[in-house]
Amino acid sequence: MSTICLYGSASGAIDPTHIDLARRVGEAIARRGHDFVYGGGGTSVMGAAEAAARTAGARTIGVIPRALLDVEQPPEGISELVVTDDMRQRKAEMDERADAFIVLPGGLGTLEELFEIWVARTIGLHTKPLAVLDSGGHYAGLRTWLEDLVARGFARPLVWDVVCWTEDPDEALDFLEQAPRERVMLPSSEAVGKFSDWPRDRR
Ligand SMILES: C/C(=C\CNc1ncnc2c1ncn2[C@@H]1O[C@H](COP(=O)(O)O)[C@@H](O)[C@H]1O)CO
Repeated sequence: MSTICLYGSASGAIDPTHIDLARRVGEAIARRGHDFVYGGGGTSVMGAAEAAARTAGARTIGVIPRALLDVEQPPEGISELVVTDDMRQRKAEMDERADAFIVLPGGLGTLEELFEIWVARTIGLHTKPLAVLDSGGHYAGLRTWLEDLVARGFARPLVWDVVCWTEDPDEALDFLEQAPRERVMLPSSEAVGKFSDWPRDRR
């Protein structure tokens, strides 16, 4: 049993298919015997996933900054609610409690969370696996742009190796449960010389 951290939309203006997906993910997390940690809100993707996970028997933990308590009503019945002083402390608390991360369709808040955890994984700051549920091509444009960043040398090819992109909740959770937790090692600049001399698959 692990604790899965979920990131996803807080918006009430999105297509309901994303809410259906969130419910399926919440149920799958519970069915597989995992705990669930997230941003503590009661709306949209995040709220639907929490409610489904809790109803299906998971222990659910919400982590919310004090300032958001005014605009966001955490769900009644949530297993544990952690109130933090600010957004940074909130993300740190979620990260620490998580053994793995799953990202659903979302906006700027979700992207910020995705990039923070992804970058940290690619520079060896943690070894926790990350899966993105790219339902309905929500992240297609982002992926195309990132492929171009890799092609032009702004990002290393290995950034793709540490993320599972899928439309299937069970495939995402299989990955989170089975992915090797090997730390990405950054070669020291002395040992390898100039970055531009590295073989492409080592960058
Ligand atoms: C501004 C309003 C509500 C915001 N409510 C939130 N409650 C809890 N967590 C939130 C909230 N907004 C953002 N988050 C975190 O970011 C992700 C969602 O952001 P997105 O921009 O919608 O993608 C989510 O994972 C949370 O951790 C009033 O309506």
